[in-house]
Amino acid sequence: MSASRALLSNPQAGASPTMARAASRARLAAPSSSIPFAAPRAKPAVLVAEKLGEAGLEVLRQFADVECAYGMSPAELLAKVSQFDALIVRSGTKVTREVLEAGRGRLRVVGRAGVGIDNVDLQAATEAGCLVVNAPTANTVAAAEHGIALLASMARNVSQADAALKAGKWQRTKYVGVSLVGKTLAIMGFGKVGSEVARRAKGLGMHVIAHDPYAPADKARAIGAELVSFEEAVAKADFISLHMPLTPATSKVFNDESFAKMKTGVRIINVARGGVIDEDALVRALDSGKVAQAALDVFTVEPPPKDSKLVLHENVTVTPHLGASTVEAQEGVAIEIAEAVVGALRGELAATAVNAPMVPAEVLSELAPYVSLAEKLGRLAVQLVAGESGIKGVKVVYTSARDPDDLDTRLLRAMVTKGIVEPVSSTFVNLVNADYTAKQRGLRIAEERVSHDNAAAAESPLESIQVRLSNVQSKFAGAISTGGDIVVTGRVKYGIPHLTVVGPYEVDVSLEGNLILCRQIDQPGMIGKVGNILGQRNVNVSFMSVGRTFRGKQAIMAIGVDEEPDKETLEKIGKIPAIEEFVFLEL
Ligand SMILES: NC(=O)C1=CN([C@@H]2O[C@H](COP(=O)(O)OP(=O)(O)OC[C@H]3O[C@@H](n4cnc5c(N)ncnc54)[C@H](O)[C@@H]3O)[C@@H](O)[C@H]2O)C=CC1
Ligand SMILES: O=C(O)C(=O)COP(=O)(O)O
Repeated sequence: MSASRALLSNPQAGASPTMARAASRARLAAPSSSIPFAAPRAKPAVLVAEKLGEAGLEVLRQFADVECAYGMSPAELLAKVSQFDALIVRSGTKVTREVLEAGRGRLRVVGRAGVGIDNVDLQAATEAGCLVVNAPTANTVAAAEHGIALLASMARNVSQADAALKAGKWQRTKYVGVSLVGKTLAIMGFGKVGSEVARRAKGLGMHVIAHDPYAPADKARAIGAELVSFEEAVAKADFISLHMPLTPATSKVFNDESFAKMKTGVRIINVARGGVIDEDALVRALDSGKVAQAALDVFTVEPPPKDSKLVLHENVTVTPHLGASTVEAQEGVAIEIAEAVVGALRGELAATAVNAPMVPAEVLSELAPYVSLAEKLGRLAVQLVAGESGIKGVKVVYTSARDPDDLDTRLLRAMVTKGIVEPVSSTFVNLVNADYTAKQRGLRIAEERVSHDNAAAAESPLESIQVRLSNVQSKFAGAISTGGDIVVTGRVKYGIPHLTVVGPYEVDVSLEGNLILCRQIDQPGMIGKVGNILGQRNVNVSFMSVGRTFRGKQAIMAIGVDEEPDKETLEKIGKIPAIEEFVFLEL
């Protein structure tokens, strides 16, 4: 398995701790200088819980076993989810903490075939190391067009007049509408959909203002919309169109208080999320005439209750969450999400990841061997710890000739965490949950960058990575630096991670297979003695390196071994008279 796969994969899925360790070793043994797609053990399984376009299903089927189970009850979803590596939903399925817990150990990816991820418990997904990806662009135009459709049909009473005529009533005076041209439209949330609505509304001759605390003013200006405060937007508007996400900050922002600030006779369109409006307050505002009309595609509870006063209100136009429902958008969304989910299952970092850092493919490819080095140094360091003190302080020192802005250390930090946590716990760690896991375990991971002033070295992103564990005892005193920390340092040579420093000793051993560290009195014949014992037991030595502080004083021997020596062999090595201590470390 490649380094990129290690970032998101769950080596423990359905495996015993021993199997997980074996899988982990297999992964680490894979070449790390490129990011090939490792042959999957078996086809991953994907559960599609809501209607997805055929083109997307085709993309999924080429890579995975796909089960479409539309219209499942929450209980059915809970019962099924643990059999799948990925789950794809739209807005109709609640991916709760319970669902994510039920999927723990196998479920690696949740794909939201659309924009809004308010139906996915992101915190629970992050804690479970489950990547959430969405399809943020393919339905933008559809949602904007639906907003315009609702705006125009509301202004001209299209749905009410249609219903009346079909009921045999020809009511031309009752359904006199209002014009759009020259009216002020306030766009609340000037993101992808909001800005497309603005563009179209300008074409209808409307004066467009917008409120979005995070949108760049020049983007709005380029479209001919003016960014204003919330108060100004709601006070000046004849029409208000909602396009912000549902978050704790936007929940019920349209309430009695904000309706009171609006012009009497204002008209409201909502194709964002029902929850941004206090629906009872909207009914009151409609009844009082403060709000003349509303056009709603989304509701706090979907579907809304059959006797909902809001839905049945004669001044309200409703559609059943159809914003994204065009043939074109659904095809686009299906392909967008299928590609994101397949990529994520392959271990790539999806560009539409919602709960993980987005790392461009070229950066990932360049960092791949360092990602592997970071994890191995973490694994080595933790296996050197003794005693009950527990690890608290971890320092990762990156030496690089690159500008600090050119070095994304989030992956490396995550992999050091993975290396430290996985050998000593049943938690699997990946890029999604590394920081959360570290925090949970009380691990403080400090990072330091040391600049390396050799310009030629800027070719490679890093000169070395050092992992230091402070305030811990070690089972191998030779790994303790003069400052009292466990210290291991490594570098990448010819694409392969190497261990280059242990405590105060310089060594050079490739980090493949397993490692024996011995501390001995520096004297001739030591390499031969240890090599002989290993040879007699058929343990292949892949690398050997000796480092010492001063001639004739202590030295350490770092021996890379392909196989794990049995206990007897290790004891024999320990009994060589000049050997003061030794430790066997699994990579
Ligand atoms: N009805 C439907 O079928 C569809 C609904 N949507 C919904 O439309 C909304 C917007 O989608 P996109 O434009 O794609 O998202 P986006 O992320 O591109 O835009 C959202 C904008 O809201 C802004 N925002 C955040 N907090 C705000 C606040 N307190 N006040 C004002 N603005 C705030 C953000 O800065 C951002 O610019 C989402 O809620 C999405 O779920 C999207 C597609 C289809
Ligand atoms: O993309 C969004 O945010 C939407 O609201 C579309 O929802 P849907 O996929 O049609 O259930």
